[in-house]
Amino acid sequence: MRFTSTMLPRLSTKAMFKSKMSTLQRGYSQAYSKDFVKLVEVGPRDGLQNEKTLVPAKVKIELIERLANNGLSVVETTSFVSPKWVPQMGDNKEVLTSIKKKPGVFYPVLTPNMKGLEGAIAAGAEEVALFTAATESFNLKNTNCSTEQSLARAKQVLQKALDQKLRVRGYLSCVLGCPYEGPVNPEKVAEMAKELYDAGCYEISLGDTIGVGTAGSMATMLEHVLKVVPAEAIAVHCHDTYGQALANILKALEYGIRVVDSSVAGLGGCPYAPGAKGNVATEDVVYMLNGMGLKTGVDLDALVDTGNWISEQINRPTSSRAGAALMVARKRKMDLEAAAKLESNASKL
Ligand SMILES: CC(C)(COP(=O)([O-])OP(=O)([O-])OC[C@H]1O[C@@H](n2cnc3c(N)ncnc32)[C@H](O)[C@@H]1OP(=O)([O-])[O-])[C@@H](O)C(=O)NCCC(=O)NCCSC(=O)C[C@@](C)(O)CC(=O)[O-]
Repeated sequence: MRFTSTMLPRLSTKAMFKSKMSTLQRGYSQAYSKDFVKLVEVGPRDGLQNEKTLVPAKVKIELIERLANNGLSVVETTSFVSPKWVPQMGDNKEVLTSIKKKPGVFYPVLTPNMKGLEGAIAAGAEEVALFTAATESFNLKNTNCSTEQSLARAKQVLQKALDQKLRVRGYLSCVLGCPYEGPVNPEKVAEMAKELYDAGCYEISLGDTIGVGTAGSMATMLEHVLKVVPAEAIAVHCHDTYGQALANILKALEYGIRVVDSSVAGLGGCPYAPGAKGNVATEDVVYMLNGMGLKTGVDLDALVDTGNWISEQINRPTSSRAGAALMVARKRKMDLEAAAKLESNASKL
């Protein structure tokens, strides 16, 4: 069955949202289209930040370049956070200044505060991502400040970034559950998403940081958020701890969301969200979207190679179900072709 716009619930349009900012100022990268899903690849940052063994910068650089060559139009590159808090991202400057940037591809970096923003600008960042969470405890654990302080800090960074003509994305974590506080009120999520949107973020990524959400809780949360922020400005960021990520993304698509964060090979987890598994694997999302007739611009075969390559580099099996299955199918096809060739050569003798 193909996915058609008539299957979507009635959507609010951008025109319904009174905003001081034009679409251009917010930096939308392409016209919102029902048939195209923009994937934000977060593997090099969200994926690798949790790795205990330091991954060499040259591996990160190759990973980012491969992902851009595979057709990903947004590759989150690194984060300018404190290296005392997240040592794995301590090579942020080297990584961001060394990658060969592909025209048309965006390379956002995470910036928690002014120091991070200044570092990112000095290293040539053109897009930054701010982050805050819907719960007090997660903000305290992740960024050492209250929710109020976190929002105030984010707005300060955002203003300076906009003054410097940078594109600014906003992350809101724990939208479907918090590792420290449990269930999260969807009204609080909507209120905070609106604050980030009104402040000037061109896109708000709603993070199910610990992957506890279900299609039901995703629907309830989106019902609240979409009353105050247009679907065009919302992304979903689903971790796969409970194996619900694809179902939750499918639900978000039904609500008109067309931006999905994902991580090649399903890498990752947040260091301040104990037990959280990686993001949904990019290969799995592309496989699902291909099957629904939705376009992503990503070459799935090439992406599977990248997923396989990075898994070898960090010495762990891929967490992508589609990636693993496609590797098996590929090997089986090669074995069959080799056997057929042998048989044909033998028959010529
Ligand atoms: C926000 C802070 C810095 C506050 O941390 P703090 O300790 O309160 O910061 P501070 O301002 O008191 O500074 C302490 C020291 O850190 C330095 N410092 C301060 N800032 C920076 C910086 N930007 N870059 C480099 N160094 C920095 C600063 O210079 C000082 O150095 P010292 O004088 O002790 O030598 C800290 O809590 C932090 O870095 N937190 C980041 C944690 C993190 O990266 N978490 C993972 C990303 S969020 C995530 O993964 C979720 C997401 C986005 O994927 C979505 C989802 O899944 O929900």
